[in-house]
Amino acid sequence: MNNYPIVEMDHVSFKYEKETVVQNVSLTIDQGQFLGLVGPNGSGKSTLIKLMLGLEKQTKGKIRLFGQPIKQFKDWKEIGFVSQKANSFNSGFPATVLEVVKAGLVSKIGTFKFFNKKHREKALSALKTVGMEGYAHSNIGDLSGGQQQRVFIARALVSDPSLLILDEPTVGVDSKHVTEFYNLLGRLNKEEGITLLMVTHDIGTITDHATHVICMNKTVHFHGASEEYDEFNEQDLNRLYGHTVQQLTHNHDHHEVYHND
Ligand SMILES: Nc1ncnc2c1ncn2[C@@H]1O[C@H](COP(=O)(O)OP(=O)(O)OP(=O)(O)O)[C@@H](O)[C@H]1O
Repeated sequence: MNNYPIVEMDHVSFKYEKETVVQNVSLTIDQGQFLGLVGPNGSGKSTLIKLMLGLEKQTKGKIRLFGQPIKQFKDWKEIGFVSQKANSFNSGFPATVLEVVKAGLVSKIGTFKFFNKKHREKALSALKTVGMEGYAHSNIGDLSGGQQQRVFIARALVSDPSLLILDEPTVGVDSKHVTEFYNLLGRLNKEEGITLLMVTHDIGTITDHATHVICMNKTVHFHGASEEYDEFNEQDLNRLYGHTVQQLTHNHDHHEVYHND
């Protein structure tokens, strides 16, 4: 792709009917970044992503993707998306892991074209990238939440996107496997050069993984490097989250404690 920023938002606002849920957001996502998008429940994170994906149209402001106004942007295979509800296949769902991953190629080859050997290899290679090649012929519903999540990432990777957007990808991942999961994302970012934007509620650990953090509550309250976010003090977070957030640091592990008072 070109050297333009991947996403540029310029004074973007959005309302569902009457209520403004995204207000005057200006931000830039540059190639190679791993961004964590944090904010309280209902603060507009998913809506901001829908705006970037062209699934909702901003009521004010401008959005550019890879340097092009979003209205003219056509190269959607450059953007992979793993949604919040991705890992919800029940056991018995009649699809193999390989079939689920190949479905990610539909935007590339068109709905009514057939998959060929090259597509199969591409899907297997994406499964290898996420460490799931041994499960290609397993039934998707028989996998754990964390394994399914890896498969959904593989599905988003088959079209070789430059940007991968993940909406709360650690939901449903067993806590024992969360670190492993973050390591996978780190590898995609550093070794595969994929820019990552990840919505998370994990405000304590995000800076261990992300290079940059965006903290929003309708509008952007912080956007900067992870090191700066660590200095974004407790009072700022309390103000944003509307309740007390204590960040406790034990060695390198951070834990959040919420008091609803
Ligand atoms: N389709 C919709 N129609 C009307 N209001 C909506 C719709 N989707 C979301 N909202 C409202 O917009 C606001 C922002 O929602 P959004 O899902 O973007 O927040 P979020 O930060 O992603 O929340 P969470 O962390 O809980 O997932 C909320 O008040 C929500 O109730």
